Amino acid sequence: MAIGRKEDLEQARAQHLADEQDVMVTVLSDRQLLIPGFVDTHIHAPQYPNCGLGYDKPLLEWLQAYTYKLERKYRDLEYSRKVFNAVVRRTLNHGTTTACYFASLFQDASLILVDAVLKYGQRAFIGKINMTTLAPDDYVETPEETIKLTRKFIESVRSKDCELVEPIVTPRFALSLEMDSMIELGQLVKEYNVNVQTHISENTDEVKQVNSKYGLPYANVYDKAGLLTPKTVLAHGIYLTDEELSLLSQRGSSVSHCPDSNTCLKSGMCDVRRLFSFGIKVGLGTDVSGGASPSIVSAMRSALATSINLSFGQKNYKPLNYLDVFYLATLGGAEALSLEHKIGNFEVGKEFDALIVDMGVENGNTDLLLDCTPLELLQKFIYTGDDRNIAKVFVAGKSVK
Ligand SMILES: Nc1nc2[nH]cnc2c(=O)[nH]1
Ligand SMILES: [Zn+2]
Repeated sequence: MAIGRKEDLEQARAQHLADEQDVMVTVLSDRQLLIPGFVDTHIHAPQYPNCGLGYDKPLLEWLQAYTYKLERKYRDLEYSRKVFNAVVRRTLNHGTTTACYFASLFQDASLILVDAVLKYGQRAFIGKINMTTLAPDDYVETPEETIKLTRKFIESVRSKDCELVEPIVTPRFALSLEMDSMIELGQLVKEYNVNVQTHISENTDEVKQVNSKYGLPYANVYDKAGLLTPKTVLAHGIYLTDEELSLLSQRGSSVSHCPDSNTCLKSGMCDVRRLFSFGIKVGLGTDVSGGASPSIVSAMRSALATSINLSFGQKNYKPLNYLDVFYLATLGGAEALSLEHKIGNFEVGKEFDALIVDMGVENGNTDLLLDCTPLELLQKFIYTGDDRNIAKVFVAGKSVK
């Protein structure tokens, strides 16, 4: 990628692009913007059919009443294909150029998600879930299976030799596994040098149960297993103590802030300013279907709302603004997934994951009745826009919408 001034375009073409026959030049209108693609640092592909359903129960009851029931269906590979194609199409349409997916407990269904992502050209981390306990008998693996199948899944994804898709180790949360299994997963993480994703401190009942199961603070449970690395992303992190945040900061692990989910499941409000004060990397997650929307624009708006609501209870608290949440949605997400050397902004040398945003579309959600500066267009997009305003999506330079 290269960047420069419009006046220098002809000269740059002559210098750099002389041999290329198929160069396309796009001149943006004064209602359009070119922005980095969005990064969804936490989304459950199999839960997509449940978006908008089941928000009458808190996390642990919601898992049992709605979530595991739906996730069990992915033994059916036809259904898997139908849902996963829809998830990838829908998230790309909303401008998610990189997604960090919880796939299925089942290996075959998880590989179908890999195929869908490859087919539509999204950048992704994809993890086969590890879960040996606290779910129905026909929806858990044995400790032996969970390790064996994870190793197999990592090797299957790596054998596809595709730059855009990486496997990720995915222990569901500390209540889904015993310590021995988590330690073995920690060893796999080292052996294959893979990223890790899981949940942490999302709900007060969950935190209590983890503390009593392990006799340790939540973050220390994962640390004991070797699962807190600089390539670990932890969803939620609402109730982490100062000591736990210091530990995450020391380990270089990051947090996926999922404000839509935290509201839908009435989990609580995560204080992103507090995470920043500990030097923790933060990105945004939709947490579909804990969150009802697959849109990172929706996550940005909810992150603003959560931060403003937190400010009402604290003197001199500076709530996040639209530029802060734009950072979380792009470079913050890239940092949270340890992809900042490749994506997140338009630094020369990075890959071209980008969106053309058009605030003047005919069939949009709003009317543009003022002349706007580019920053005002961005502000309007974040507060009033949606997928109808995303005219084009590029991943690694290839047009995918
Ligand atoms: N939001 C959310 N939290 C979890 N904790 C364990 N599993 C889940 C899940 O599927 N969604
Ligand atoms: Zn989640």
